[in-house]
This record gives sequence, C-alpha cells and structure tokens, in this order.
Amino acid sequence: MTDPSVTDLDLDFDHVPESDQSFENVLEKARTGERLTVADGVELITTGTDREGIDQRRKELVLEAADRRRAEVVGDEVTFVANLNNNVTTACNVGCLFCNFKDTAHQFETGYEAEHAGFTKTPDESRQIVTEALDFGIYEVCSVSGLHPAFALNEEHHEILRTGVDDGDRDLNYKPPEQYTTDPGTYVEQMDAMSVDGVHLHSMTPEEAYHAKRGTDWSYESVYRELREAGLASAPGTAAEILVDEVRDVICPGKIDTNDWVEAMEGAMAAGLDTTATIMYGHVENEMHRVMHLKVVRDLQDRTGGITEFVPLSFIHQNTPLFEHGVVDGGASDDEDELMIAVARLFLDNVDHVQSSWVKYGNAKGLKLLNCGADDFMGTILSEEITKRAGGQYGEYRTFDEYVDMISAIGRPAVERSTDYRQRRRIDPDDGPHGPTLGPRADGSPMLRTGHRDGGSDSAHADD
Ligand SMILES: C[S@@+](CC[C@H](N)C(=O)[O-])C[C@H]1O[C@@H](n2cnc3c(N)ncnc32)[C@H](O)[C@@H]1O
Ligand SMILES: Nc1c(NC[C@H](O)[C@H](O)[C@H](O)CO)[nH]c(=O)[nH]c1=O
Ligand SMILES: N[C@@H](Cc1ccc(O)cc1)C(=O)O
Ligand code: SF4
Repeated sequence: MTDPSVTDLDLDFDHVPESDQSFENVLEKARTGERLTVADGVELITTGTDREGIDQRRKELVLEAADRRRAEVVGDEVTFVANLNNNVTTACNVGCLFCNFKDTAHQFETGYEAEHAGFTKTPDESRQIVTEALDFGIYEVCSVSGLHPAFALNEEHHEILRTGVDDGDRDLNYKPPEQYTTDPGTYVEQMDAMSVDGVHLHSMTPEEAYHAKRGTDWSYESVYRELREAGLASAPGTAAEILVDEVRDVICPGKIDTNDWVEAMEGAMAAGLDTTATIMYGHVENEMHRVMHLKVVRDLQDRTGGITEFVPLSFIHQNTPLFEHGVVDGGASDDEDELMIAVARLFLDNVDHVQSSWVKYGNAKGLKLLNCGADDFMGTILSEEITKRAGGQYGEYRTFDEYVDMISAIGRPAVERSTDYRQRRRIDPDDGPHGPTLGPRADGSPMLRTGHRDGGSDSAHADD
C-alpha cells in the first residue's frame, strides 16, 4: 500500500531558479572574487538560466574558476583526518523521507518479539569501541545517531520529560529507558564515555541538540556548554539538508526548521565549539534552493566565524522512502555534483575548506571534485552506517596508504590534519608505509585493514 503522506507531497515550490544576471558577467565577478548574490549563484550552478540543461563549456569555466579560488585560499594541499564513526543508536521516530538509517523505536521496546537490524549502544559499549580505535591511531570520533525516545540530556531532563509524559504531552517524543531493552544512557553520559584520552569528539547535530532540550526552556548554548564540559569538542552541521522550509516540509517535516537549525548552530559556537556545515542535495530541491541554502550558511558564518568546513552530501537514493515511493528517480548527476562543489567554493567566501566526501562520491569522482574547488578528502571513518543503509557502495574505510596513493596520483600534497585544521602534517609519499601521527596513541603505524574491528567486511575498493 502506498503511504498517503508520501503521495500527497507538494512539490510545487514557490522558489524556482531565476536570475536577471548574464552568465558572462557573473563568471567575471566570480573570477575576481567579488561577493556573489543568490541570483549570481543560480546563474553559475545552472550554467545560465537562459539555457535548458547544463552547458558543458560553461560548466568547465565555473569549475576552473572554483579550482583557482581554492588554490588562492588554501593552496594545493589535500587534507584528511584519522577518524572513527560511532553511531550510538538507529532508533528514531522523526521519519525523514531521505533516510534509511533509522529504525522505528517501538522495535527496541522490551516485549517486541520480531527480529530487527537496529542497534543501541550503552555508554560502556561506546567507550570500548573508541578505546579500541585509539590503538589504530585515530584522533577524531564522529558520532551521530537516531533520536532515541529514551535519550535525555541528563537526569534532570529525564525528570522534566517524565512529567511531560504524565501530562499526556505526546509531542515530546519521550519514553523512559525502562521501556527499552537497551538504555542508551544520557547524552552527557555518552559524551563522557566517548571522549577517551583526549580524542576529539565531533558530535551532537542541531537535531540532536534539539532532542537534548525538548520540553524545556533551555537555550542551545547552555545545552552545548554542558555537553562540552562532558567532553564534546565540536558539532557536525548536519540535519541541515536543505535550509529552505518549503523543501524541509517535504523531505523532513518532523525535523526542526531552518531558523531553529541556525539557532542551534549559533548556540554551539557561542558555547565555544567549532562546527561544520553541510547540504544534502540531489532529491526534490531545485538550484534556487541550493543557492538559498549557501546564503544561510554564509550569513551564519559572517556572524560567527566558527564553521571550519562545508560538506556537500550528495543524496544516496537507493533504499530511501523518497525513491521507493517514486518521488525521485535518482540522485544528483555528475554535472550537478561538480557544480555543487564549485559554486559552494565560489559563494562561501568566508568558509576556508570544502570537503569532497568519498563516502558519497567514491574514489574516482571524489578525486575529480578536488579539482573543482574542494580541498579536504574527509577521513578514514572506520564504519559507516548511514550511507551504507541508504544503498551507498563506496565502503567504510580508507587507510592512510590509500589516501596518500590517491592524492599523490592527482599531483597534490597529502596532508594529515586535526579536526579543526590547526595541526597539519605534510606526508612524504616516498616514506611509507603511512599512518596517523596526530592522535593520542598515533605513532605513525599504518592503520591496517585487517586490524580494524570490522575488518574484511568493508568494500573500500568497490568503486574502482
Ligand atoms: C542520519 S542523520 C543522524 C543524525 C541525526 N539523526 C540528525 O538527523 O541530525 C545525519 C545526516 O545524514 C544525512 N543523510 C541521511 N540519509 C542520507 C542519504 N540517503 N543520503 C545522503 N545523506 C543522508 C543527512 O544529511 C542527515 O542530516
Ligand atoms: N565525518 C564525516 C562523515 N561522517 C560520516 C557521517 O556521520 C555519516 O555516516 C554520513 O556521511 C551521513 O550522511 N561523513 C562525511 O561525509 N564527512 C565527514 O567529514
Ligand atoms: N552527514 C554526515 C556527514 C558529516 C558528518 C560530520 C561532519 O562534520 C560533516 C559531515 C553526518 O551524519 O554527520
Ligand atoms: S535523518 Fe536523523 S532525524 Fe531524520 S530519520 Fe534519519 S536518523 Fe532520524
């Protein structure tokens, strides 16, 4: 049976790609580094609103301008980090239509008999996973999770939420931990557990921060401060999707809106945390929405200065409700991916780094994008659930040797970096084997594929 909430989607958007600019004028503006307007960005990302489809010759001019800008802003180095992904739980009732990571939370309740593929880790289990990965030399833990109904910031928050539930308030998306087979602990306990031995903990998206303050009048800043005290070091600017509400209303009606996302990010930065920003594109949105999104990010960065990198995430469509219900028939094309990276580089004149995410693009395209405006090539990651569950094919792990080979093959210097880009080490390609050196236990030993706890199950070479 078709889900009526999916078939009734309103894709008749108010915002459509429009520009009163000429492509040549905007290209000249982009080349000289003048700040671009939304109309300018639309002209570039569409290769001219006066023509249908992508004009290949014009596209090359946009990519070339972005590649030059990248060289001016950050030089030729290509950076990456040694990181581990630890998703704490897949339990989530928010119901985003682009997501196949989540499992509806009732399946995690005690008494639910049927088998399911979801998981929840206790704080002790999270600590164990991080502790083991430290021995491989990682120095960043990236942790994003489903919004488990039993998650609360701390014990005080549990008390508030329990009362809310007694009042019959169903909007709180809360059920006490006793109702579940596995208790995820509180957010504070998870942060504390994952920040082992000075590892950099990158966690708590704006959506998760909202969940950690639901039902209270706490500010985002105070919530992020408490998480920071427990060990959090920076926050991922995911949950951004497309920062235009008419698109959010279609693909993630259960999520916080654009203003709330911005408020959460400001709160994180006011609490002293660095952040990243993302865009998840290539589904129902149009080019106008993509550039309006860039403007929201640029304005936020003008006010805060705390965004270290911008990460375009190309929609992985295969196993998602949007694709399965025929709302979209695929993801972004290669042209769209290239132009997204290039226009992000040209439009975001106040964000230094643009990431090419191999988990979304694979090795071959990921490398190409490093010549279209991107300068960062993500991280080793060790385990990737979100893209994999959506049907992504590009594996879960890259070793330092693979990184150095790939980056050297495009004639660029490979550089190991810390999450905040403040520490960097240029790697001599001839001096292998290569391994991380910036971590608490990183002594330069290679991160052997066989040594990884999921060893053998990844498919890092599937794309080449
Ligand atoms: C899966 S959520 C986990 C954290 C948290 N539940 C949240 O939404 O912020 C993290 C991000 O993964 C990205 N994501 C989810 N499904 C995806 C897909 N099919 N393709 C590309 N990115 C996806 C979205 O940008 C989303 O914000
Ligand atoms: N740290 C980065 C990740 N981490 C993986 C994500 O948490 C996630 O599994 C997936 O990407 C969701 O869309 N992914 C990146 O693309 N870039 C990172 O820097
Ligand atoms: N969307 C991803 C990817 C990502 C993670 C962390 C980042 O800082 C940037 C991008 C996430 O789940 O969070
Ligand atoms: S994107 Fe995040 S909030 Fe949305 S359904 Fe997936 S896990 Fe839940």
